[in-house]
Amino acid sequence: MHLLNQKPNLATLKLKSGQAYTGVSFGADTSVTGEAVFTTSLVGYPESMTDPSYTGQILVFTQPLIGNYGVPGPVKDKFGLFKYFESDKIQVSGIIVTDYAAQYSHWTAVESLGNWCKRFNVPAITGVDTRAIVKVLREQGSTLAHLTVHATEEQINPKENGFLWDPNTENLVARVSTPTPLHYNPDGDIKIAVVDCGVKQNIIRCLTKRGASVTVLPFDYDFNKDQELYDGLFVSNGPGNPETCGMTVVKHLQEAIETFGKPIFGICMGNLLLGMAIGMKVYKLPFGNRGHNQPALHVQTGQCSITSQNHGYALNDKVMPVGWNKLFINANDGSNEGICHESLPIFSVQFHPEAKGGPQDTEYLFEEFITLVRAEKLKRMTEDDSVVA
Ligand SMILES: NC(=O)CC[C@H](N)C(=O)O
Repeated sequence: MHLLNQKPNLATLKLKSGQAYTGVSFGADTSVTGEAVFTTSLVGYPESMTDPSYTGQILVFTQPLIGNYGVPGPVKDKFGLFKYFESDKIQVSGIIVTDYAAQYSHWTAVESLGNWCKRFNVPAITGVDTRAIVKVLREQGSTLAHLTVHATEEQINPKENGFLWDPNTENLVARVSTPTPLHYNPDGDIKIAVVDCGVKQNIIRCLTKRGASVTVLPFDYDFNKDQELYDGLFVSNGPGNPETCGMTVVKHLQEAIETFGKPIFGICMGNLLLGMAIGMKVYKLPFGNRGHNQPALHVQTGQCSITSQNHGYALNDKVMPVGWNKLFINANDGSNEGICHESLPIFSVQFHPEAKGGPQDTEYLFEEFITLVRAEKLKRMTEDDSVVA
């Protein structure tokens, strides 16, 4: 009875530009600052919220009804990877939804979205007009914001301007990257090194389920000193501004492009970092591309794939470095969606072919990468044999 009579806490999203939206808190009783961004994805909130690329961001869902299928447990697959999460915790700083479904139903669910947020100390608001918020974010771009939880209307002071943390000024990759190497599927026939800028679990699974053995390395580890151990190199997704994650990783990639001679594949942050390594410039998109319905055009074939995306930065591809081509472009805004080398087996994409959640139309890129890694390995083995003979 007591609980039923208790008044719910209020929560307010206040943008740096002054707009404030007050609703009801359904997550942790805590306040945060971060960058407010929006996603157009209809499903996959457990995957999106645990994606390390969202570190430092307050996520606004355009899908009005969120929480109706609850949250699954931390179940692992045969490789020891989370089946339903992209990392071991909630990575977003907070979430904003129009209509939170406290009643949930799904065979994998073990708790409500609100309960999950509380356990990970993540604040959440419902009962605000996310259409109005997204209109503002589309017009003025991703914006720094406060998300405050308070007991009464009187406690909000929309005029007050407290400290606003800008996550893009920090090396967020260092926060989410593994501190020590991790190994998955050790018996695989080919060995892939992953530069971990905040790698999603399903990316590792897309490699291991195709038979690869995967070593996840700290983002600033110099894999060049172990080049002979690996048949391929993968550069992962990750949070924040690629320019704040340090030039160390870019230098390592430059050396790898010059000397590794084996296939290299990058996704999202991986595309940005590889681009930087070949001298391309990165810029911030006004409001980013986040959602599961982003069209990417393959430059050579003209084929359009619907892709899953979550990025705020892009490569300026107006002039491509000598020897490099555009691989995909975004059919909505023309931004770069990937690059490839003319003759070396190196390519990367800005979207997420592992797509959790989202359309799996471009998962074939993992197939292409793994096939390339195997073919190159076979070629090396045959060459070695002919030298011996
Ligand atoms: N998903 C990602 O890897 C995102 C890359 C980068 N943090 C961006 O926002 O553009």
